[in-house]
Amino acid sequence: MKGREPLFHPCTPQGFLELLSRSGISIKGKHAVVVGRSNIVGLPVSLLLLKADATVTIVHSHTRDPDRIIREADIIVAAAGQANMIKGDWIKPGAAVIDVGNNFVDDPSRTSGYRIVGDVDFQEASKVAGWLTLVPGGVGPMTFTMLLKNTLDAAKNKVLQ
Ligand SMILES: NC(=O)C1=CN([C@@H]2O[C@H](COP(=O)(O)OP(=O)(O)OC[C@H]3O[C@@H](n4cnc5c(N)ncnc54)[C@H](OP(=O)(O)O)[C@@H]3O)[C@@H](O)[C@H]2O)C=CC1
Ligand SMILES: Nc1nc(=O)c2c([nH]1)NC[C@@H]1CN(c3ccc(C(=O)N[C@@H](CCC(=O)O)C(=O)O)cc3)C=[N+]21
Repeated sequence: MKGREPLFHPCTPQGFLELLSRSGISIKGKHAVVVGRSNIVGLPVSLLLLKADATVTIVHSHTRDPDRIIREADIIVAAAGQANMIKGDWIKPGAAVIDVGNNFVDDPSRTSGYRIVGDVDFQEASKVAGWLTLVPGGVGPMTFTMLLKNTLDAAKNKVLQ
């Protein structure tokens, strides 16, 4: 809510903000495009980016020409749950790309029979993006880290009451 600091931030959005800040990526004044508007990722991410003074565009399943909109972004947050949806030519050279997607795709070469990929085509995006999170090994572990941080903060608040 404007002007109010929540007691806890949602884990995934907070995790990706942590990734950005520790990587020295500024948000203020940047054009951020968030792909997805769910209550647990897209929407809270968009509000946190807005609070950090980004100009935010939200892409969803009814958005026309999503590639044209995403191509204008300085910061892309992919949270659509669509495997490899965002291609290299959808990304402005040098843009920061945060891939929240965790999609299970068949992979007969693996004993498990599947592998996890993000919403961004990593092979193509890695040639264009200035900064790109891994899947697995990116936002996911940050989500758990923020969950642990929220738990610790809750315990501290209890003790200090
Ligand atoms: N790494 C992590 O910590 C986390 C990862 N995830 C992953 O993030 C992804 C998204 O999760 P979640 O938000 O719960 O998913 P939801 O399915 O709840 O929301 C998906 C959103 O993406 C939009 N969307 C779907 N397809 C398209 C498309 N082709 N073009 C544009 N927008 C599209 C939907 O639009 P519409 O609103 O119109 O339906 C919806 O807003 C999943 O892969 C999930 O596994 C989720 C939470 C944490
Ligand atoms: N209120 C709410 N909050 C959530 O944060 C939430 C939710 N609901 N519903 C389900 C999604 C999904 N989600 C993931 C968290 C971590 C990984 C994760 O750590 N993935 C590993 C790969 C997983 C593996 O290797 O098995 C990674 O990206 O490195 C994935 C998915 C949180 N979610």
